Amino acid sequence: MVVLSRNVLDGHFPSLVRTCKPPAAELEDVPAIDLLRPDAGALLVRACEDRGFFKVANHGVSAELTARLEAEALRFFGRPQHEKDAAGPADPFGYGSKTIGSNGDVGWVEYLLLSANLDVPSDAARSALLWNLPAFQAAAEEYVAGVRNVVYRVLDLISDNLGIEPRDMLSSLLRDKNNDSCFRVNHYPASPKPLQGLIERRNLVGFGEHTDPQIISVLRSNNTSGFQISLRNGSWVSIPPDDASLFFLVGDTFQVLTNGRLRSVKHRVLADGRRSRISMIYFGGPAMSQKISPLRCLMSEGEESLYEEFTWYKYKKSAYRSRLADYRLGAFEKSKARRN
Ligand SMILES: C=C1C[C@]23C[C@@]1(O)CC[C@H]2[C@@]12CC[C@H](O)[C@@](C)(C(=O)O1)[C@H]2[C@@H]3C(=O)O
Ligand SMILES: O=C(O)CCC(=O)C(=O)O
Ligand SMILES: [Fe+2]
Repeated sequence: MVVLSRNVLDGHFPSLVRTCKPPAAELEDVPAIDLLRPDAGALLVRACEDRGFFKVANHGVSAELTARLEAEALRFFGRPQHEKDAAGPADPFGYGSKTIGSNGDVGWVEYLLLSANLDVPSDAARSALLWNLPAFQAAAEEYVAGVRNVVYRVLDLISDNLGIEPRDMLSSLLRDKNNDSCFRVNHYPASPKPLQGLIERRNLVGFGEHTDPQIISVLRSNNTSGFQISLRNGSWVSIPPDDASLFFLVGDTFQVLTNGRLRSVKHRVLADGRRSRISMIYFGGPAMSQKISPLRCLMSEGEESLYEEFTWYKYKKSAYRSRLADYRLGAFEKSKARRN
């Protein structure tokens, strides 16, 4: 992290320290789904409908690989600030610290944001500096490949249960050789000792509330709390950490593909200033040219499309002009008069 000068604190702390109380309750019944159960598809769909969120244990991504990637990431984040800054700024790929996106959002976080599709030459080139960290690159590539396979299985099971044909219609959006998936490693450092007295536990904004624009996101973190989701009634709940599971989040694009049957989940991280947190997230995005609109096979007769058709390029561009907490799908909703 940057050395904390008074300026940095004056500039960032008013918006980082939350005043909300009491702390969010823990969600006791996080849907935990075993993909080998015969009713896994039905459970996945129910979890996506109810919460836009679930976790998968026994997913097959090796714990040793995950630990190796986490160790490599921590090794990077432990480097002197000027070395980390040389891998930045995150525009969007690269190293970033305290600023998220380019529209004024800040958080108590530093991160690496990379393309997860090195077959797209321009993205590969922009991520090159980072992928050049050989041990990190090897672990990250292997990890992303493993997570992707779990994502394909999950999407195919969801498709079976929703009656989407062919069953790989969703997963093929992410298998596309031009897919725009990315990978992020977030590090929420423990706050410096002198500040701990000033900051109330769990009231430091690590990553402000937002939905993910892509189809689906897969998050894994170490055993430090701080991740929260917003339930459909608008209340925030803390998700108990579970470093052996993969947490899945429905993104905005999935919401559109299902014409709102599944809804993207709002989430945030309120960092625990006393313990550092590290998370790694795969964001499954389609190809830039992919047209996004509700899947016909999911719409009942006479059902109207709630959204204007857009390409992923157009949605992403609009998303990257927005602030984290903005409701990004609003600009693509059809007015009642224009639905068909
Ligand atoms: C403030 C922003 C950061 C973000 C781009 C945006 O303008 C709005 C969406 C943000 C988000 C959230 C999910 C992912 O972490 C991310 C990489 C993405 O695709 O959309 C981030 C963007 C970012 O950090 O650049
Ligand atoms: O770091 C986390 O646990 C969540 C971060 C997140 O939501 C994101 O990077 O989009
Ligand atoms: Fe997110």
